[in-house]
Amino acid sequence: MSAVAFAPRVDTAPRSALVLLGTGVVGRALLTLLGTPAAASLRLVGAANSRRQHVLPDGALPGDAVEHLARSHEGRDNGPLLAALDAAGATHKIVVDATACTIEAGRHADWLAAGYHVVTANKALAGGQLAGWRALQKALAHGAVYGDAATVGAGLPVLSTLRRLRQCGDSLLTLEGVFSGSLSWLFNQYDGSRPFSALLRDARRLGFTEPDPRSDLSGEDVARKLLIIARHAGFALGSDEVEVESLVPEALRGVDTQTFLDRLEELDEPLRARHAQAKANGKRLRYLARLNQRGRARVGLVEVDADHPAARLSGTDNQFALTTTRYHATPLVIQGPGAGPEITAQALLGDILAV
Ligand SMILES: NC(=O)C1=CN([C@@H]2O[C@H](COP(=O)(O)OP(=O)(O)OC[C@H]3O[C@@H](n4cnc5c(N)ncnc54)[C@H](O)[C@@H]3O)[C@@H](O)[C@H]2O)C=CC1
Ligand SMILES: N[C@@H](CC=O)C(=O)O
Repeated sequence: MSAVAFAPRVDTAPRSALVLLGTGVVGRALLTLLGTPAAASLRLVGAANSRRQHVLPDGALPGDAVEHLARSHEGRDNGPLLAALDAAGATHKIVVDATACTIEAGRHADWLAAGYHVVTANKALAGGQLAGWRALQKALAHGAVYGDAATVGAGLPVLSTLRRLRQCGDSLLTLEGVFSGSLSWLFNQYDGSRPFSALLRDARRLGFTEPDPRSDLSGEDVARKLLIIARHAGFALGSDEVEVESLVPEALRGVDTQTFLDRLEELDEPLRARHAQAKANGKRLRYLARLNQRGRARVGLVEVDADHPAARLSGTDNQFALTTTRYHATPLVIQGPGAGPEITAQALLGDILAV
């Protein structure tokens, strides 16, 4: 019997093709994960930062994307990146948004409606204006997937849990907790011995803060997360309906990011005084988010007792206490690290693989 030689089937079409917007701390951590066996079914076809982009040649390693980008002369235009997704012949085409850019977030709904899946760490659409949230819900009716795990708790299973509860007919009644990894880290450490500004510089260096740390200190980032959760739970809350306490002194609100970073010491005295007052009252400072049953939402700095659940957090821990119609005697609590490039990138990878 003669042997029949079968040529091995060379299947160059990946299951999923991706473009990555944002190669900051989260984007770079994702590029590292894309080089691991867990991501073998994925092909990165393009990457962009705020100024440049590059369509990657076939066979380029994800880990080399930043170098390709550094040598690229191509300015920003999403058209060629989407064209590269179309040309990859993949079953799934995915735009990964690891920026904090409101303009890119404003495009998510259009991409979904055009059949691209979107996986995002960027909260600006779902946690922004209510009209944006509604546009997103409408676009999702076209069937593309919106991977949003990284937008709340840096991937802690908050939104997935809430969706599951709602599917079972359960409803969120109240919500309370610590929704910011950087503010958790800062207030878990701050005891008055080191200036607050020095701790904030460390939090920024460790990749916990937003690109402009005022987004954290102003309460804006916490408010966005509260809005995302509340809207998933069926509360049609507008962004102006959250009462927000800002920790940014008035004089630092209107300046550019670099000037703010140069003047961080101006945060020290007001926070030293708040801390001393809390200590005199036998309390701890924690930045809490709260939503009550009537839909009243507030985020701000609160003096809590030493045995308050938020007083017992450590590191970047987030804590989400959900009281629902069925979890009503005691709340369902989801707790764990809530900021950091590696866990956030893992949340993005998990959503990419789920597509
Ligand atoms: N750092 C963390 O622990 C977490 C961050 N996130 C979110 O991840 C996103 C990224 O955060 P980081 O990596 O920490 O910020 P980063 O400042 O380190 O990186 C942002 C990147 O986006 C790029 N960029 C800005 N506008 C762009 C545009 N129009 N097109 C393409 N690229 C653009 C910048 O050039 C930069 O590469 C933010 O939305 C943040 O809220 C979410 C959960 C946790
Ligand atoms: N800057 C954010 C990062 C995650 O969203 C935070 O501190 O929680």
